[in-house]
This record gives sequence, structure tokens and C-alpha cells, in this order.
Amino acid sequence: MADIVFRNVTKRYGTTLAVDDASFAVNDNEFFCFFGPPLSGKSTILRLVLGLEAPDAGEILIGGKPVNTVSPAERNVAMVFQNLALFPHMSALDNVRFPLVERGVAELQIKKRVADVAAKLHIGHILHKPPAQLSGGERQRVAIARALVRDPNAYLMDDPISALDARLREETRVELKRIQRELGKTLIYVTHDQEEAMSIADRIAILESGRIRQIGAPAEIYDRPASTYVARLLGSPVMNILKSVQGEGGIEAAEGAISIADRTAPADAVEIGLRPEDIKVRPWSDTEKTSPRPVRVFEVEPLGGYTVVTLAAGQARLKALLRGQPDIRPDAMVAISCEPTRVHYFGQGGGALAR
Ligand SMILES: Nc1ncnc2c1ncn2[C@@H]1O[C@H](COP(=O)(O)OP(=O)(O)OP(=O)(O)O)[C@@H](O)[C@H]1O
Repeated sequence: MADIVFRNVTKRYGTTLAVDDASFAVNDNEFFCFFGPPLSGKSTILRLVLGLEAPDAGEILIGGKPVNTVSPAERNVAMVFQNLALFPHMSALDNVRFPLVERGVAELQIKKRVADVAAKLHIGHILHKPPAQLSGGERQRVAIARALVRDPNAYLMDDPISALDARLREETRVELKRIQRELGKTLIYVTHDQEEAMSIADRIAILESGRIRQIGAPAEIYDRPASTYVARLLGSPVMNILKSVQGEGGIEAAEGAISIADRTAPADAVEIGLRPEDIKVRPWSDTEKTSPRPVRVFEVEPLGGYTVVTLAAGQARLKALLRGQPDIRPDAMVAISCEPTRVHYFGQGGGALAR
């Protein structure tokens, strides 16, 4: 059992609150991701789990046991640092064996463990090669194998693939997800990349300045962000957050370009959130009598399968994500709308409001 629990953990560096009263429970075998902007406390949380730092307040438990005073070695948690670099002068096999040789593990056990990990990562046939003769993807798998060859209680990964190019990153994250499932181990993962966090994790914790703002499954956080802060972090293009007022036909925003007839809308909403994929765009015709007002197409970005349309409603800018390559030109006038059930409401201070 390697569930990892923080109870009201605080860590300060001088006057900086790196981790501020954090409480969470990572389940055994879970792929748990910390996501947040730079300096939000992600790496400090990993160092606290590893035992490289001690909390100023609160309690850390691994497998049900308090570990505040337990040494890093006794915690038996493996850390995979950024970039997963291999030793160039060693074969892939020697690279993978290295952590066990270094720890003086018996040869028979090393052979068994390496064979086991090599089978899971599908690298048995390339182990005799030096890193220079491996493709980028193969090198990644060997590096991951070297990190996984120990048999710790849990793995921690700090932005392990951020230095790779976009294609290799996509491939590797699929590998990592599959490997974690097959190994059946707890994995705590830190990333700067919202798409990576969404695609890889069972659950995500969202951090802001050392505080945990929301914990949940990716889809749950995406569909029900607890605040405008969280809403803006996940999704690309980001959610449109617009000042809203109570109008005759319902909630209005973007200078009257959006009108939401939603009887369940909370009366204290001051902002609404619209995901770009939830905005519908249709050509405006002068004969239309009904509100809302038209908006001008500011820019069109065709991305192949999707098109991002930026809309200008007075000073407000909105982004709509449309399927395919619709016939929409810059400077055209269009009408926009959104299903009431897809609208997010936020109150003063940015907290999400229930309908
Ligand atoms: N050893 C240290 N001494 C002083 N301040 C530190 C130390 N380590 C971290 N901090 C501060 O604690 C806060 C959290 O830093 P941390 O590295 O945990 O954030 P992070 O989210 O991992 O950032 P990044 O994404 O840039 O790696 C920051 O304000 C940072 O400056």
C-alpha cells in the first residue's frame, strides 16, 4: 500500500509560503498530477514527499504511516527528474541495470527485475545498443526503464518530458500512462502543460501560490471548475470569462452580444464562463429582430480539424472553437449563442456559483 496523504501541510522559505495548508490523499495505484503555473509549489510538494524537505506544520503519511521524521531512503519513493538523460558510454542494458548495481542488489535479482521492466516497456530487443544508436522514442523508453527498475512504494516525476519535442512528448505520455497502469504503482506527476495533465492523470490537483484550489478527475475539473482561476488554467483556447448583467431576456454579456435565457441562473453572478467549443456562430442577417446584437469576426485561425474564431464585441474579445473549416471571414458580422446548460456562473471573487 502506498497511498500518500498530506494533512494541513505548510512549508515556508523565509517569508515565502511555498506550500500553504495543503491537504490531499493520493490513492494507492493512482496517477495523480499536480498542475499550476511556475512557482506555485509543485516541486516543493514532491520534495516534501521524498523527505528532502521537512514541513513547518502538518503531517505527511505514506502507506498509512506518518513519515515526517523518516529519512528519504526509508521512505522508498523513487524520483524521476527532468529530461531522463542516459549515460552515453553505457549500453541501454547497463543504463537500466545501473540503479540496482549501485545499490548492490544480487545479480540474479538484477537480471529478473531488468527482464521484467524490459518486457513491460518493449525494449528487450534493443538493450545491447548504446544510446547513440537508438531513436528518440527508444531512448525515452530506456530512460523510463532505468527509473522504474527499482521497486519503490511510489514514483514521483517532475516534468519528466518537458524537454522533448511535441511529437515525442505525445508518444511518451501515452507510454507513461500505460506503464503506470501495468506496474500498478502510485505515481505523482508534476507538469506545466495543461494538455498533458488532462490526458495523463486519474486526478489533478490545481495549485495557486502554494494553495490547492481544486482536486478532481480531469473531466470533472474541466466541466465544473471551482473558480475563474481554475477555469482559465484548463482548456485551449481558454474559457471566455465575461462580465455579465441581468437583462430583459436573461443574463447578458459581451455588450449584449450574448443573451442567456436561463431561469436557473444564480442572481449573484457577476461573470459568466463560456468554453470556446460551446459558442455557436451563425451569419448575421439585418432582418433579424431578436437580440442578441451582432459581433464582428476579428480573426480566423484554421487548424485543420478545427477553426479558432476570435470575435470582437465592443472592447470584449471572445474565442469560439468551430469544427472543420467553416466559411467565416474576418470582418464578417455574426450572431453568437450558447446553450444555457453549458454556461458557467461566477460570483464576486471568482468562485463558481451553483444554479
Ligand atoms: N530552496 C528554496 N529556497 C527559497 N525559496 C524557495 C526554495 N524552493 C522553492 N522556493 C520558493 O517556493 C515557491 C514554490 O516553488 P516551487 O519550486 O515549489 O514551485 P513550482 O510550482 O515547482 O515552480 P516551477 O514550475 O517553476 O518549477 C516559490 O516562490 C519559490 O521561489
